Amino acid sequence: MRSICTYDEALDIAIHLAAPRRIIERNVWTKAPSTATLADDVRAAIDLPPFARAMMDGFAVHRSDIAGTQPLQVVADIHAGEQPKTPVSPGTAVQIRTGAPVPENTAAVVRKEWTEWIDAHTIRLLRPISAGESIQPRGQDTAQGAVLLSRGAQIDGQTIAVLRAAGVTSIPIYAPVRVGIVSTGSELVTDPTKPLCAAQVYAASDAFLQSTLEALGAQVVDISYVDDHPERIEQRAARFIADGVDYVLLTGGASVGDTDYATSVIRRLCGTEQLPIERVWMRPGSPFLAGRAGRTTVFGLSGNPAACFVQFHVLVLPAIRRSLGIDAAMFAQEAVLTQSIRLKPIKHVRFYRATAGVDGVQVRVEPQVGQSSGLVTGLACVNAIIRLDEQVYEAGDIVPIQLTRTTTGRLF
Ligand SMILES: Nc1nc2c(c(=O)[nH]1)N[C@H]1C(S)=C(S)[C@@H](COP(=O)(O)OP(=O)(O)OC[C@H]3O[C@@H](n4cnc5c(N)ncnc54)[C@H](O)[C@@H]3O)O[C@H]1N2
Ligand code: MOO
Repeated sequence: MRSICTYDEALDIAIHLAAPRRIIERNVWTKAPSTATLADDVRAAIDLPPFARAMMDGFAVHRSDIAGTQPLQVVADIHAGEQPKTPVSPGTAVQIRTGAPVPENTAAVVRKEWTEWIDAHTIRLLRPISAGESIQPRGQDTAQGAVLLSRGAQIDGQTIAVLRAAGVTSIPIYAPVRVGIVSTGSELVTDPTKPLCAAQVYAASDAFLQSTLEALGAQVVDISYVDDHPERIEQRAARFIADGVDYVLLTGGASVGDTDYATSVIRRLCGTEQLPIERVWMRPGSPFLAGRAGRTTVFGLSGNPAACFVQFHVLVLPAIRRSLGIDAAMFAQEAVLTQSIRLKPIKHVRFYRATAGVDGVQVRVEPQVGQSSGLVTGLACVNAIIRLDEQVYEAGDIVPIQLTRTTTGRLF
């Protein structure tokens, strides 16, 4: 007998089965991760900016000269990267470039457009300026020791720029999970130069898993293609487990046909008569399996690309996100439904593939016309999954959605 559970029960179990988080150090100067989650607070190593600097090309002037139009003798010239040697004093100015440290006693930097040369060594201000004008004080952005980024922050191009500017070298991140994919099906073709023979299809679901996982910062060790043969499927999955991967994702053969071997194979790998999840009251994607083989979490997904897509987002990704240090509630966003929906009275939760977008101040979500799990091409424009627990929905109703094309699955 197969154990069967509700989607919410399955979600809890899947998260519970998540491979444990590991923390590693990464040098943001040599091997900055393109995406990761910070495992601890990180503090600024320096004051930023590290010195008071000019924000405009122009002249550094003394407090006694900011209001006047009297001639000022230009006594020095500083470029970015140079340390000023001559302080400003009443009646003098120092020519300065954007980014250069301001000389001692500078009250303001007057941009060059607001000055004129009287002769080769003397300028005049064309208008009075305020104290502090065009000077960025030392430490205005952050002070040494201040928390720059908190635990849980996403590492990406923006945060790497922050870390580098503030002189941080090494950061603690949650280690990328390592995943092995076993794609099963005697009908699958992986060489696009070969025309399909009768009864064959091109393998696609495994590529969806690989690309999506890599975009999340996971490492896909390999995709192993194998025909519908129980020993060979088990052997391939066992190889990944022996290699110590965090997750094995097995696609295809998850259902109840006599050549669907995923259930028996995963039961054997996990050393159990019954897996914590063997079927879920959800559509698409009811044939879904989950277990733990040693330190590896094993998920069995449908081979159908659309069912595999939904299962991945609603059950696999929450577990993988947990391992990657991303704590994000599922279906926490809401959107306005653009069309009415009528569903059959069955106990399955329905997950509709959809396109969400911001329309004025509202997030609106449009379900795809075809929801059969045999349809693949619609995935090109799907960016959300709608959770449907009722039978009847009207256009304008508010429905829970899960975004599928952001790292965290959240809008903001
Ligand atoms: N008697 C029953 N039959 C089925 C049931 C059921 O409850 N009772 N469940 C149906 C549901 S729901 C689904 S979903 C599928 C699940 O199928 P499997 O997980 O066993 O997957 P396969 O049979 O291997 O493949 C399904 C479909 O997808 C194609 N496929 C497989 N792998 C790939 C791939 N990597 N890329 C692209 N396409 C792939 C495969 O050729 C099949 O057409 O079972 C129903 N049956
Ligand atoms: O998961 Mo199946 O695709 O519900 O039809």
